[in-house]
Amino acid sequence: MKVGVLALQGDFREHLKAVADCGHAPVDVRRVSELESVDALILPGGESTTIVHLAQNFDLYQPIRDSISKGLPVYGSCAGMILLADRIVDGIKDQKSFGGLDITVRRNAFGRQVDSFESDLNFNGKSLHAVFIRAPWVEEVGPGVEVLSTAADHPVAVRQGNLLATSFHPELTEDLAVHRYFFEEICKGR
Ligand SMILES: NC(=O)CC[C@H](N)C(=O)O
Repeated sequence: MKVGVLALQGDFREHLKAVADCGHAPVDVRRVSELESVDALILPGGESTTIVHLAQNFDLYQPIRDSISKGLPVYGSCAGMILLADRIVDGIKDQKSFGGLDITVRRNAFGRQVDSFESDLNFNGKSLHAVFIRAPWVEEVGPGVEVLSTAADHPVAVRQGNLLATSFHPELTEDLAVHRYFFEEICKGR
């Protein structure tokens, strides 16, 4: 599979490596032609407001929204989760996202940068070491959303149709379970 990683800001290099480590072909996505060439897309961790801003400047904002609604499999980690959420609380005024996931996320829900932490959690029935950096959590989920992990009594990994999102950063650890879940459970057959 050709797997794109939105490469405007954030930790896209780590996701590109995880894609390659899973045996797929990684593609840096900065143009519409690159977006159109991929079978799946990853939105990295970083700063959600900056990523939306840059996506608008690179004329990728509407094309990404259209790809999501046409069923492109998309996985977002941390800022990427915020970018997939239909509703954001504690964001900047009128903060935009690409949307598609019927969830409300709270930005910086676990606290400030200094409150970043690591924790072992259950992801889809298996133990996983998770890194949270100024992470959001999910405050509300719509009826079509499946919760795959929780931390501090809030969903931190969710899935709906072609979309997967985690509050944490599996691209920063060696464990490829979340990437593999995305490729095997969501991308396969689409
Ligand atoms: N590690 C991250 O991706 C942090 C997300 C960042 N706090 C935001 O709101 O966009």
